[in-house]
Amino acid sequence: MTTVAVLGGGIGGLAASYYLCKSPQVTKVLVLESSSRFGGWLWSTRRSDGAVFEHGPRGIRPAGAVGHNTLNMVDDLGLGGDILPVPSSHVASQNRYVYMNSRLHRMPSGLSGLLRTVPPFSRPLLLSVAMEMLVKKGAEEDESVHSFVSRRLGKELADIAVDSLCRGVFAGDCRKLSVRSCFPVLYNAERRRGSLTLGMLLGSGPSPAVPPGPLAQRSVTESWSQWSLSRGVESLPECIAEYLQQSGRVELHREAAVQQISPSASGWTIRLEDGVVSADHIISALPAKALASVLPPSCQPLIQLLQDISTVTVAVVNLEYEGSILPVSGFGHLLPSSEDQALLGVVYDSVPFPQHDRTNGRTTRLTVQEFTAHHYQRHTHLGVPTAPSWSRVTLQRDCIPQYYPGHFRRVESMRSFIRENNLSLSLIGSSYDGVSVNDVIFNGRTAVEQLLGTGVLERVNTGT
Ligand SMILES: Cc1cc2nc3c(=O)[nH]c(=O)nc-3n(C[C@H](O)[C@H](O)[C@H](O)COP(=O)(O)OP(=O)(O)OC[C@H]3O[C@@H](n4cnc5c(N)ncnc54)[C@H](O)[C@@H]3O)c2cc1C
Ligand SMILES: C=Cc1c2[nH]c(c1C)Cc1[nH]c(c(CCC(=O)O)c1C)Cc1[nH]c(c(C)c1CCC(=O)O)Cc1[nH]c(c(C)c1C=C)C2
Repeated sequence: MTTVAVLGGGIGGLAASYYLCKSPQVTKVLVLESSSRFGGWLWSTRRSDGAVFEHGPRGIRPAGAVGHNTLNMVDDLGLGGDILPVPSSHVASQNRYVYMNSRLHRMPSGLSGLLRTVPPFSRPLLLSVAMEMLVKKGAEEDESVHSFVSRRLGKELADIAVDSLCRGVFAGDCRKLSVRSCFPVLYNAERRRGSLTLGMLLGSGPSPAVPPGPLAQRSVTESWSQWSLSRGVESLPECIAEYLQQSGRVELHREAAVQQISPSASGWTIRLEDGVVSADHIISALPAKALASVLPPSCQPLIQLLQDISTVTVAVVNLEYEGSILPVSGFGHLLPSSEDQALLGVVYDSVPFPQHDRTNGRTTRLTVQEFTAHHYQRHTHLGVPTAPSWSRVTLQRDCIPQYYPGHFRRVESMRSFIRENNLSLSLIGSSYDGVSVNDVIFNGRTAVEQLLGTGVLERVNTGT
């Protein structure tokens, strides 16, 4: 293996380059990014008075193999000292709200939350959980998240909790999203244990083994629920780019939009605006539709499959208020689609990460996420009497891919086409195997390991 071209310099492309860089088998890595900066959706505004505002992800989960994998990378990059951990005992971890019937409801948590009837729900959640064990397995190979949860836990939980959750993670509609691709743990729990409750208690199948390094171990000991970085999450791609630059084997190109790729005798020819480059292998970390637009006509079946992956556009509205303006404390609130079609939720950024507030004087930072950027200031639902002292609206076009039922088959078909046509091409990034930062980093690593045939992750069964 000599030259690998990585298309796209979002966190997926940078993570893949980081893992490529660790292998002596790779002599050269070309990272081709169309915009003027690396990081893609990991995008932080840092004001000179110390305030930090996130326009993409704001907190990363430390748990599980994929969470440990990211923390191992953070440690290796020397960013451990910049970590801002949020322990699970913190109010931002304990309190999440849904806004329904014109008021905020704290989502039930802990045993007492399960035993009591907690509005907006009409019965104790423990009843739904206990009865779930008696529901027989579904027969379909995939279905919508809403249909799966209604069938197993009842319509009310699907309409309120799961509808909101899908808006808070995928900015999506649980009636259209695939349970198998969006919540594989739930899908596997039913497949393997016949029940979500038993799956939670006994484990729901194999999961990758990632030995936790010192930072990941610290996250377990201190029981973190999420983390950020002192200069915002964009520090992570910035630090990876610096690491790649220093390796001497990686060429990082900004403003290098890939226009066309064509298979050649020795690999690929890649056409850019100002020239042509060659590579033995391509790792595409582009959004699916962007990859579809640069593939040659000979790849038509793959192009069609890539074009079938929909995305959503989200408006992210960062607000800063003078003083403490929140009537409640917690992570934030979500709105089920029955309450508001356009507004998804509000994150109370100052609660988990007060370190990102302006250094002088008390302020409150909020982020409103919605499908449209209109009328945003009236929609915090928090009864804030004053106008924000600072705001910024960013329209994030096509930012979150939507995995609809049958997504796993489409992705399988793409990879079969690549194999059958002997294309030296790997597909990574949020379009295929998970949208979280952790998933995207982990899938970048898996693709590199598959390409180089080294260190293939050991599979262990978490079930007892
Ligand atoms: C508002 C928002 C909030 C989120 N919150 C969270 C969260 O709290 N936790 C979490 O884990 N995840 C969160 N996510 C999801 C996560 O941030 C993304 O799924 C992830 O960053 C996607 O990374 P990527 O590298 O696959 O794609 P991208 O970031 O889209 O990177 C793709 C790159 O390809 C480049 N590109 C496109 N076309 C070309 C071309 N022709 N040639 C060269 N380059 C090209 C783009 O400029 C871009 O830099 C959030 C996402 C958004 C939008
Ligand atoms: C309202 C819109 C959105 C908010 N965050 C996102 C959107 C679209 C994107 C997002 N949030 C999370 C992830 C990663 C999931 C993972 O597997 O790590 C992504 C892509 C984390 C998350 N945010 C909320 C929940 C319940 C989760 C799941 C994991 C966890 O428990 O941390 C809730 C939530 N998100 C938003 C709000 C306002 C909100 C409210 C409670 C914003």
